Amino acid sequence: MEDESWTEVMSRRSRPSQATYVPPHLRNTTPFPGRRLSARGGRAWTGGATAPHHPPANFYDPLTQTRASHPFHTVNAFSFDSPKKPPNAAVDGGATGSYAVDGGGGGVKFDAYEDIPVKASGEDIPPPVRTFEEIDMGKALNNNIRRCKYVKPTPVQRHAIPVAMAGRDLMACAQTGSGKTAAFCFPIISGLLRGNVVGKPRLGGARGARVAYPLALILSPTRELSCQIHEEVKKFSYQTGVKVVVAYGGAPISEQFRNLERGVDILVATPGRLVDMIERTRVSLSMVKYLVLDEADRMLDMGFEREIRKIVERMEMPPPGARQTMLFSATFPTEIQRLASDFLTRYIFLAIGRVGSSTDLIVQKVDLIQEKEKRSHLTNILHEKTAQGMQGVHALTVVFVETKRGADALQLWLSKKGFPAIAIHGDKVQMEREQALRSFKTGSTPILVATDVAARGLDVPHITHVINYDLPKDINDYVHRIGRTGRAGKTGLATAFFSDKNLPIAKALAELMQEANQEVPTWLIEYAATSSYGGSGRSHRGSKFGGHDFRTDADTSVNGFYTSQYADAISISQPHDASYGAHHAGAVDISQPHGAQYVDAIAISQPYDAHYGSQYAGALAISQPYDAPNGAFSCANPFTSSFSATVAAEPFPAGANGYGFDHGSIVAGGWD
Ligand SMILES: Nc1ncnc2c1ncn2[C@@H]1O[C@H](COP(=O)(O)OP(=O)(O)OP(=O)(O)O)[C@@H](O)[C@H]1O
Repeated sequence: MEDESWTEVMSRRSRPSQATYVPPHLRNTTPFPGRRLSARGGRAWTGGATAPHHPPANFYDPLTQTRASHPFHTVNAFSFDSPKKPPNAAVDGGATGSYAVDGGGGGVKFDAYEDIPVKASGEDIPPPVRTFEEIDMGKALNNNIRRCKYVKPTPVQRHAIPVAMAGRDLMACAQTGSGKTAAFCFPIISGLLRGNVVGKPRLGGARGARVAYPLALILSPTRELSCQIHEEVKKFSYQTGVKVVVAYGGAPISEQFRNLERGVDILVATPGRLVDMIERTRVSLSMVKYLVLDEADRMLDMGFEREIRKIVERMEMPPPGARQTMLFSATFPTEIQRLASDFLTRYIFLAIGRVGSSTDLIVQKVDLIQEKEKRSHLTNILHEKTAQGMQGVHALTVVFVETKRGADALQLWLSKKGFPAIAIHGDKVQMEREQALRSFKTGSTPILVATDVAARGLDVPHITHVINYDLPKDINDYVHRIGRTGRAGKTGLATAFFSDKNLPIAKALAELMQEANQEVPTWLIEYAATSSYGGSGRSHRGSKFGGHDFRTDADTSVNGFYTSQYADAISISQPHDASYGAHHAGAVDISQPHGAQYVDAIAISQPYDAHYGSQYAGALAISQPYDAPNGAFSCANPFTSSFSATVAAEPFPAGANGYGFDHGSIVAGGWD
């Protein structure tokens, strides 16, 4: 099958009877009453994802680099007969429990995932499975899956596990809380066991230096997430002999070295600490067969790309093809996909769920509120929850704020008002962060005030409510933040406080809500209409499918509507009807009539009515003349230059002046 997507395959095999996906919480209710924002044709999903099931035809063993028709020749016979409990088993019901068990926080809806839209693209896509039993992952792992009470695979597991077991590279985009961790852990553990290589010390190095050689590397952006993945992998590999080690910054490195010396098959790490360990020649990546980037888009965004490239491309890591690479996230902006494709070979792209994968299990609300009213509004909401008996360990609330200082201040204020709260942010030392999470999880302080450090991946049972006290600037961050609730089939509530400051995200937010069949307030629709900027990170293609495979884009070279992303050197004259200009023009970007995003060096002459102005121009943006509604964000400007010649004001009427200016003061006179 050449470059064919499951969507296409499925629509040929059985046309979905449903034309439009209805989220579980809205089924059998009055249809969504909100206005539609725009006519957007043809949603790119099947409406019924149940693909024909066949066991994977053959299995690829990355360790032996061979394919075997009989996939699993068990060499390590591990059994669960031991009375010893697996780590965490039956402790955190919500975190480890099955869909059949409602740990609180709303009804568990296993069926919620049944008809989730699924799209797969790439060559020779291994078909999905319906049950774990269909995939021979080995007795030991199967036992552990049962122990974790995973009765049935979630859609991302149904689709991703066969792909990974077939040895294929993978980019998978699936909703928050839908089981991505197991989707990459199971094939790795199974593959390692199949290769009969686990648990063996692989230490080398000259003059007594002990270098550890992990076989699998799982990278994640935060310490907390790394710890959580570590716990999950330990659970899944209980009594298999697989050795799992975690390495993250902020904790003593010597202890982590000691753990590595005891042997490591799977290393879970944050990028910074890993680079440190490699540079100290205590870890070598030369034997890595499996590489996972969890929260891959975050890992590859502006902040992490350099470190990731270093790890993946320059630190002895086997090249694509010699290793198997898997990227997972709930959001995959096109520009990040492009970056990521450097790391992959002949990969399969999976999109499970729509719209940057904001899950339909989350009811989203937006309240229009002035900055100064936010505190009292928050306490009103919290009082209301208490009055409804929603409190304690079964009704945890996360409140997201913009800054670390803001987190501390709000936490203090809430505590004074009688709402036990704890803050978590990047300025806290690791021990404080761990302690904060513990106190939150156990319900001692059922309100967690957090910055984006807690936005991704954290799987805390019983978070029933996420409040975006300060909305993020990037809609993808919003998707991840609200995804702390509505996990593993449970429902959740997300409330956003929307103030004037949030105008730039209005359009993206309204679209996201609308596509998730949420009620969009009229005022937000009106704001959205005046804010031409869609919020960074949104796909700018017509399709808002949560994970649109950028390889399926039409010709992006000349005169196209979606022309030139990542023109590494020069991008000249995107013609007048180029709606979405250039993203990430590496060096110079000239005459984009409709704007350049992320121009690293110079953006010149965005003439007339440039709706999307130039964002993040590393150095200069010249001549955004006349009525550019959102003018120049974060870029210099000749006439009224500001912000140390990197962030500037718009020359003429500016629609969203001020956006992006909160990281520094505006300095007058760069060019004068
Ligand atoms: N097949 C399954 N059956 C029952 N529970 C499951 C299954 N798969 C995963 N879970 C549970 O669902 C929860 C969410 O899983 P996980 O943390 O892997 O989600 P995720 O997709 O990685 O979310 P995020 O995008 O926020 O990182 C976890 O508590 C996990 O134990």
